[in-house]
Amino acid sequence: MSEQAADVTGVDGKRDDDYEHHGGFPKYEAVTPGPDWARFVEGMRTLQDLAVSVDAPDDVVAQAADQVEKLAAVLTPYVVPEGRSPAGRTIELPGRGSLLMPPWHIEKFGPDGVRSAGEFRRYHLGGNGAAHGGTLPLLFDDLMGMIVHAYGRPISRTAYLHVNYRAITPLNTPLTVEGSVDRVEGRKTFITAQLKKGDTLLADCEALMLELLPGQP
Ligand SMILES: CCCCCCCC(=O)SCCNC(=O)CCNC(=O)[C@H](O)C(C)(C)COP(=O)(O)OP(=O)(O)OC[C@H]1O[C@@H](n2cnc3c(N)ncnc32)[C@H](O)[C@@H]1OP(=O)(O)O
Repeated sequence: MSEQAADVTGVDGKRDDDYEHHGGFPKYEAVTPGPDWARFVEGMRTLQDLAVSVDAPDDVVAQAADQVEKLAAVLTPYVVPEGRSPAGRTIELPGRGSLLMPPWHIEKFGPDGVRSAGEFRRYHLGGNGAAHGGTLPLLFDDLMGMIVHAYGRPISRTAYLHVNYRAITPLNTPLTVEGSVDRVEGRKTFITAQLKKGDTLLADCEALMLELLPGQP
């Protein structure tokens, strides 16, 4: 596995060295894992979709449970501390290779904003064919983290995230989410973002990201 430093150049061209100065906050670096990582993650996503959508006979469920337990036993010896797994650090993969994140691709990443595109899948179903309402704040919150970083701000945490649901968010449909920094006031970064299907607004979001003080977790 090769490691490379993520681009942490700020808007003013200075490096965001504050990243180093928050005791205990792990440093995340982009990685390019071996070719099977993408296959593994996509296979796990398919399993997640299936786990929430099948109604199989008992013997089939028993067989699946046996195999899942065997797979867990294979992987358990390789658990590493936060920030060391390729999950969440593989920039070129959907959701950066993390199962927690919806499988979306970053299309634009810079001080003027971040955009990503993708689809919600069966795993993200809320009801009546729509994405679960809780998946949208997840998508927005992750975007906010990327926007604050792309803007060159120091490590910040979400103080609030206000989501307006404007229209039903469909599954298995290409969507985009895009946002940018509106203004900075001291430690506060105010950001807005929109989730769209084509030109149709599905949801919009306003967030306050607060720069962490030294020692804040
Ligand atoms: C690797 C990169 C990781 C990126 C993270 C991605 C984003 C995330 O999902 S983070 C996880 C979700 N967020 C959290 O868990 C945060 C939990 N909360 C906290 O840790 C703290 O409340 C924290 C750090 C946000 C603020 O605490 P603290 O530093 O004590 O701030 P505090 O002094 O109360 O407030 C500072 C200012 O912000 C304002 N403020 C704080 N919270 C809010 C709020 N919810 N709404 C409005 N204003 C607020 C205060 O009024 C104050 O304003 P002013 O200076 O004008 O008086």
